[in-house]
Amino acid sequence: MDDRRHRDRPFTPPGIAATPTASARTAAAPPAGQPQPPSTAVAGIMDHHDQPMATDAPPAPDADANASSSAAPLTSDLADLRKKIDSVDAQLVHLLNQRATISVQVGKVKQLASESSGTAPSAPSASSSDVYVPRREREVFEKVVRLNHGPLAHEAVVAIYREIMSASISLQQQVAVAFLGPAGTHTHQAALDRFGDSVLFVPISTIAEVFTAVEQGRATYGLVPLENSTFGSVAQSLDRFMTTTLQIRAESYLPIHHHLMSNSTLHTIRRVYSHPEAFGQCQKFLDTHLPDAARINVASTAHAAELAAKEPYAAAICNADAAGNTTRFVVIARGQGDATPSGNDATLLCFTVDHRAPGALCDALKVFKDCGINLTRIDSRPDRLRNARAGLWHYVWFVELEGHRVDAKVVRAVEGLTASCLDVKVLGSYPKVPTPTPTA
Ligand SMILES: O=C(O)C(=O)C[C@]1(C(=O)O)C=C[C@@H](O)C=C1
Repeated sequence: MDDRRHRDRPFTPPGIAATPTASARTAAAPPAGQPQPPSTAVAGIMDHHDQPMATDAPPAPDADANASSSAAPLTSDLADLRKKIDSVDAQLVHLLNQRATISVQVGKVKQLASESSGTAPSAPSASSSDVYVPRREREVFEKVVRLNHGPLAHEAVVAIYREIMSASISLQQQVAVAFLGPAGTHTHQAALDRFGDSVLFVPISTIAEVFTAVEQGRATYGLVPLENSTFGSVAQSLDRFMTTTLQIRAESYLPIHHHLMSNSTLHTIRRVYSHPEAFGQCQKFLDTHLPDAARINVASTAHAAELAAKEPYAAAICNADAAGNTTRFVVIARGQGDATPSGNDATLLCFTVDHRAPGALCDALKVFKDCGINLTRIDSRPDRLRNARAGLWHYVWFVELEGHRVDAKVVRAVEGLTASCLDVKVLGSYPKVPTPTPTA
């Protein structure tokens, strides 16, 4: 039995918790042949047709819908029911365009605000980056889930709103999102889940180049993987964060499930193509089932699939839609964006300490303790620039903390770190997405 339709169970929309995968969305559809309950959601729309905006009040009962709940729709004439759908559709399109018109006005207000603050270079620009407001999207998702009294599943309402806001973004500004291509990679899936279908997606061949595309203004946003629940940090992303001026605007989790795909049978496979991250995540499987096959790193799992499809005795580890382990992605953009805390934010920063001073790292970490800040993640990468210049072994420390960069205690901590470290860089503050809970 599909329990997704249970309206009262807790549900957290994308941008709030785990993004539903394509398979989750498919599963949200009611089982074939199941009788449809009366449509209170539609009744709400019909009743509120002439009102400018929905409120949190539950929709007023619709006489027609109530009638159909006592007399089963099965006895109604199909043509009549379709006429009703046509009428609701007309109202929906009208309301959607009302919403879109307001969104265009929101876009103009943002444009004026960025012009008056002198931060409006040519598009796609730091100002166009502000078109996407993850904090506000979270509010909208939470609101529509609260308003939803079924029979639509919360996941269905959220998916519809993802697309409504995607269209809304693209009406305000032409937005290009760079991701690790080609199409079909996990990053592409994560980008679609984050931004919806109406924005322009730009496939890029390496993670480092995704940063470059956004830095150079060829894309408004980039989406890069930060860490995987099995394989840990994504080194290419952390290394690029050391040098970039871009800021993190949002985070996003994508359940990952890898497939081994080949034209040959398992025991004849001699070469396996994949992205290094996918190899890392599937190490145990390969060691057990294909210990002698050569593992060949390529730029993306989608490219691996293309190569393996053409070659005998070759296989690829690539993307599939089902849920498995989880990769966390972050959205990067020029400028700091939304400076309003959502009330539940995280901040990523990096710093370098003088490793020759005893207790230097300890002193740096104590700053957070003294400011009452909880750390949720710590990682390090070799500081290649400093090591080349000043000798080995300097490390860049990446610390993620609970709080927003404008919070007084975070400001104090950054000041404290700046006084004691060689370098400090705040990489961005973004609304926190609760870690998805395992489904099995
Ligand atoms: O509220 C805003 O700032 C908007 O631009 C409107 C809107 C929306 O359609 O609701 C669109 C895009 C943003 O990412 C968030 C919300």
